[in-house]
Amino acid sequence: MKGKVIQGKATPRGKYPHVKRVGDFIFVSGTSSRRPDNTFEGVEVDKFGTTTLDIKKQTAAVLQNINSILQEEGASLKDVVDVTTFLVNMNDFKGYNETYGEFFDAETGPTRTTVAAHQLPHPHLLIEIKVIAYKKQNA
Ligand SMILES: O=C(O)C/C=C/C(=O)C(=O)O
Repeated sequence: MKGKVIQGKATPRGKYPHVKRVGDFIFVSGTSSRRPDNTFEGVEVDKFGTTTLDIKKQTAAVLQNINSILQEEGASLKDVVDVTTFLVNMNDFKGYNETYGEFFDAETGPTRTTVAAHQLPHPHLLIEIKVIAYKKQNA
């Protein structure tokens, strides 16, 4: 059961893989909107240092990042069976929830749990998501 650190994706910030397959189940580590160059989708800082954080852009980028990680295991967001979301502020729930609904629906989509976390590993992060997917090996 070897985990994969995927070249070309945002490097994990510690000693853990992006993804680990265990039989037909695929576990994806907590993922943010961080780009491979360590900048963030959904973050704008103007010349005065004023920072604008966009929950919708961050949510979409997180889910797209997870999709591309799953592709390394021959899977996609369609195969996700469970989602855990960490928001820094529940006031972002509405924007997060709206964008989430562009990716999943209740009938075919995964189970989901959303919690507020005091902080995430970078002050610009509003959201982090981890998922479990199910995709038969060699299918
Ligand atoms: O990779 C990121 O940008 C944010 C996620 C980090 C973690 O979940 C972690 O370091 O454990």
